Amino acid sequence: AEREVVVGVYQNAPKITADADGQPSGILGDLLGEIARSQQWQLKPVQCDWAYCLQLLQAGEIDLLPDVAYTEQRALQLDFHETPALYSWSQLYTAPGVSLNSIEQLAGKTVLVLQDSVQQHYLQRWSTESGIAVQLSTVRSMPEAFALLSAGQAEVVAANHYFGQAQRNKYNLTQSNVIFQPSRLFYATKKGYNQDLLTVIETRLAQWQSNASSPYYQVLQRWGTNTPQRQVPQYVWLILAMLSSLLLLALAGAWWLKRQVSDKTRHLQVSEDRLNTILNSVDAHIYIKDIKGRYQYVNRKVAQLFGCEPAEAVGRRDDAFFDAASSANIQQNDQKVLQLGERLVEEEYNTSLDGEQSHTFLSVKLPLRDNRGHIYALCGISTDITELKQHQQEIHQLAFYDVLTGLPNRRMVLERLKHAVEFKQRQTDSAQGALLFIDLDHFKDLNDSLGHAMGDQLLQQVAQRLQTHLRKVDTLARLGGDEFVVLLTDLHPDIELSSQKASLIGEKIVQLLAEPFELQERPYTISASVGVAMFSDGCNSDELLQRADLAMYDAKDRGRNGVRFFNQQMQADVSSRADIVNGLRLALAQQQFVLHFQPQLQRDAGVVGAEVLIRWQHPTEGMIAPAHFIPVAESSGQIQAIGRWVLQQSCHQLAEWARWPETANWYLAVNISARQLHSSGFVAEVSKVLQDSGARPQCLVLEITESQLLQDIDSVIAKMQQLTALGVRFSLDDFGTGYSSLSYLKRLPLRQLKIDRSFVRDILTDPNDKAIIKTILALGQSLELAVIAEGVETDDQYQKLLQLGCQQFQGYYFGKPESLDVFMKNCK
Ligand SMILES: Nc1nc2c(ncn2[C@@H]2O[C@@H]3COP(=O)(O)O[C@H]4[C@@H](O)[C@H](n5cnc6c(=O)[nH]c(N)nc65)O[C@@H]4COP(=O)(O)O[C@H]3[C@H]2O)c(=O)[nH]1
Repeated sequence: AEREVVVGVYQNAPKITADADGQPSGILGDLLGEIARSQQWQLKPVQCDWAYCLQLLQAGEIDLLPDVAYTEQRALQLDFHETPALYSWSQLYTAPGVSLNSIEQLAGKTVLVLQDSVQQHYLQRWSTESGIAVQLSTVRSMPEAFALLSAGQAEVVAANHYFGQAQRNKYNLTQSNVIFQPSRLFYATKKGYNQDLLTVIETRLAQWQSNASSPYYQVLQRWGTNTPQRQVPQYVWLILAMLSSLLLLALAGAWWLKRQVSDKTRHLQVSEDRLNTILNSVDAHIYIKDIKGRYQYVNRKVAQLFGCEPAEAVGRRDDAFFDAASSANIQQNDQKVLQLGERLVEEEYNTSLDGEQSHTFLSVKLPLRDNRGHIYALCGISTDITELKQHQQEIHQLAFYDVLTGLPNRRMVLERLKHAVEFKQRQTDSAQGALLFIDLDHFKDLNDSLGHAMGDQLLQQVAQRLQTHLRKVDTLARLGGDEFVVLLTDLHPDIELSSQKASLIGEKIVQLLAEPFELQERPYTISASVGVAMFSDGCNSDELLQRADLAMYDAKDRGRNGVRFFNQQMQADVSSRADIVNGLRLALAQQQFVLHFQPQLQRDAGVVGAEVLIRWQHPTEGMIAPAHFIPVAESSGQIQAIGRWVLQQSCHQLAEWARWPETANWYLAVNISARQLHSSGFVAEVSKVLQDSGARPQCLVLEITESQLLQDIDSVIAKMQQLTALGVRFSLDDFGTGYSSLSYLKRLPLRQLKIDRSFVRDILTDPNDKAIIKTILALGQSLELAVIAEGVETDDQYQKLLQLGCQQFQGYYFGKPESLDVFMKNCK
């Protein structure tokens, strides 16, 4: 049976067209006719325009379509035989008057193309990839396109060269030399259908193309294409293909590059924006300077500091923004980075050009290197640490300076002292040093009387006065309260000379502070005691301070308002005092105290009583006199317990004496310390002891000294009155040595004045002492007080006292302080 083959036919002479009967004609039509005849196929032509033909083929409406250029796209839907039926290429044809030498000149022109043709697809892709806008206008057939072009409706038409060659003269068109897209033309079938047709066509074409007298070449001749398909030499095709590929590649490359560049540019811009946002929002000054110190980049923070826009800073150097000293320093740091190529971290103190603003920066600078490692710039990050520095300064000020006077404080001077001492110990031949300890005399009285605000004012004035008179190298510091020290570190290496100098400075300080100050617009006079300790071998700073302190106390002990140098005796005193304090702790518990009794006599009556005097029977040191331990016990507070014990023992003794007629009226004079007298429970304590012992209060005489009355006199008087009410008597010891005032003497419920033994001692030789004794006796008479003279050692003294009218006596002349047994024996 005949094979019916439905063939699509469209107008594209000379390749394909329909003859008068509608049968396929043209090169490919005739060729198909020849094959059909040889195969007894019955061709059923379907007239269609190109695009429609393609649609019909894809839809399976037609079996075979001639003149289909191979493309990969089409190969997805269509099947092709292997040997091309024809080789062709595309060419551009122009309307009269339009010239075209290169494909780029298509820009802005309207180009007619056959719808769904390879030309349309090629030019569309080229336009997109090259970025050259071409207006493509599609037509249904090539004759239509040529007609439109010749009618001036368009400027260019893209056609396969077979059609163009054959028709251009008819339409009066010009063939440009722009050729493109070499293509191979085939008969095509719908994918998967009519493979048999293609097999036959392939066989025929392969046979015929290798035979010059075959129907293939006859058909070609018939259609005026004398040029057999291979007439265009192979190499032209190759070149054309290469050129075209190259062009495509170049265009694709250009397009790709352009895209890359624009992508990169866009990315760069995004990155730069992002980076700028970060750089401008961080709290640091970030900049880049070239090797000549010119800013290449500054972030917003730097621009704010410079008071300009970031762009305005670029190209300028630091001397445009900072004063000369600052910019010189910055430049020096920059050079270190640029020349040594090292990272630098430095504090920079920069002052603005007008000198009005100063900031401290912590700057980190690093070199920037190119690919070859050459430094071409530096990058700096500077953080403003001005506030931090101020805080540090404040903290330092608080930690090392005294708030009231602004002087270095204890901590600072001790640190300096430590360094100075250590330095001196390392370099023994270096300058000598000394520490002067200054304490204001009776500063507490000022505080108590005028208040702390006045006290503070005085301390400030003292600090100021001392500071203005001391040299810069000397450290004046306030230790606290009214204590100041001066550290001298550059004295002459010779110890003699340096001690003289330190002494002079100490004296000068005493003099300076003795001059009146002004408080509440009134002159105020104060004095100071100064202790001096010279740097010496093996003495550390703490010991030195202690030594100066001891010396100062010694100056106080010696009447204040003077200078004392530390000596080893002071040290010995201190350690012996420590021994005493420790020993006293055990003494009471271990019953190491004993009482001695010294007789007191009444003129014409003999012994009337005794003074009780304590002794310390030390287990190793032997008998210790009260002068050695009573003052220590006073200052250590141990006197209270000791005093209570003395009182208890005395009262027991009185109670014991009360049992015997010859001693029943004897009294005992007991020394009362200041601490005892001022303690709040003193009255209760005495009355309890009296009660417990059963002693008669009238026989108890409490000896107090004038100095104990200086403080809190009203309360002392009240206590004395309460005890007097019980019957207890009071005697004022050491009378005449202090500054008794008649006014309070009258208010005190005293029974007796005791003439100090220093007056008695010289009564025969010193008319003054004699006059004093006379006065005391007269005073006693007028105040109705008994007067007893103590320290009577000789008969001459006794006679003189009798002569002056003294009635009562105590002294070695009558009897030394002895144990109770000895005392009692002596009295018999
Ligand atoms: N050169 C000389 N000295 C004479 C003579 N007659 C007496 N004395 C000494 O003079 C001191 C008199 O005691 P005081 O002035 O109360 O001075 C006492 C008193 O202030 C204190 N004291 C003694 N016992 C006690 C006590 O139990 N309690 C308190 N708080 N102090 C006491 O110790 C001080 C010294 O006492 P003592 O060493 O016993 O020294 C005694 C005594 O031995 C004399 O003719 N020539």
